[in-house]
Amino acid sequence: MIENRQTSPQSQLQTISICVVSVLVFIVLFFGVRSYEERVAVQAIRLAIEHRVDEVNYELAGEARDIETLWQAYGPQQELTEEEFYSLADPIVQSHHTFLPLLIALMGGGLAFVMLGMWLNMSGRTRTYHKVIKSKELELQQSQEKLASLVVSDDLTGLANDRHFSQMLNTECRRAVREFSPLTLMLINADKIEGAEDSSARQKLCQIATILESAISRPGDLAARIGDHRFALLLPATNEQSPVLAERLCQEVREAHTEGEALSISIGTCTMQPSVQLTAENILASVEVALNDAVANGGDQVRARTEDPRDIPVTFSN
Ligand SMILES: Nc1nc2c(ncn2[C@@H]2O[C@H](COP(=O)(O)OP(=O)(O)OP(=O)(O)O)[C@@H](O)[C@H]2O)c(=O)[nH]1
Repeated sequence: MIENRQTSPQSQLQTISICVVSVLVFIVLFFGVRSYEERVAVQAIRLAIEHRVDEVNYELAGEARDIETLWQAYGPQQELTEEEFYSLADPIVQSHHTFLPLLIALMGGGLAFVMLGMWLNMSGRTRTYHKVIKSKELELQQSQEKLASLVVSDDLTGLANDRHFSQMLNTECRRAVREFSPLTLMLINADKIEGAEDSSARQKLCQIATILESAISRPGDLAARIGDHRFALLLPATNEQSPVLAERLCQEVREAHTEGEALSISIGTCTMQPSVQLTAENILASVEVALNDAVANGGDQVRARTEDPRDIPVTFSN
């Protein structure tokens, strides 16, 4: 996972930069120390010859940084020829030329190379680790999301699973009473499907699931697979007109042929008004009766149980 920074163009550029900076440090140190040595030599020459000449251009001699300028300062003196001057100066200059500039420059350049290399290495590693941490965080987040969806969804169809459906049924019953709105529950049986393991059965179940899921679109609607061949639609704030929807679902499934075989569903639907009677157990019991009726009558049909809102005593609870 850690990227190979040895071969990347960025790392090559960094290596070149380190080399360039190190060479620059080497050059600056080498010539700096060299020029310091020369200045020391110049001062030594000046002291050595001053007792031999009478008229010295002290201003020029004082400012002299190299041998040439120093010679200018003493040049007008008759007593000191150029040859004499250089024969005096050369040994002093030689004695001041040492390996010190080279040594210091090598040490400085080497140190700069090592320090910059370490710094770039560290910052490169930090960047790489940040990237790795970020990608691991993303993976973790995706796994958590997948896990969360697995907890509430059915493996085969992707609809809500039985457990999530039960929780939501309880929640929606309480909400319907609190908000004084009707609640509709449909139980749907996939007709004439043997088992749920072979690929043909699984394909049919998935096809039915897709039709059910795409038929509902209101906020709070929930489609679930609650048994091998059994589905549920939980429809909050939905009134007694729901059989119209149920009939339409039967029709859509009928029209969806799988491998030439007829496909059909039976639907029991029940709409309950908000009252103390509206509980998960009661609405489930009612809708079960409706579904059993539909199946017992040969399937591929809708049976509805509704309550007349005028018969229901209205109560509120949390
Ligand atoms: N909860 C819910 N109920 C629906 C939905 N579609 C239809 N129904 C119910 O089925 C009844 C008849 O459906 P439709 O013939 O499509 O009537 P509709 O009034 O055009 O339905 P909407 O456009 O969803 O309001 C509606 O009165 C609702 O009770 C839906 O997506 N969600």
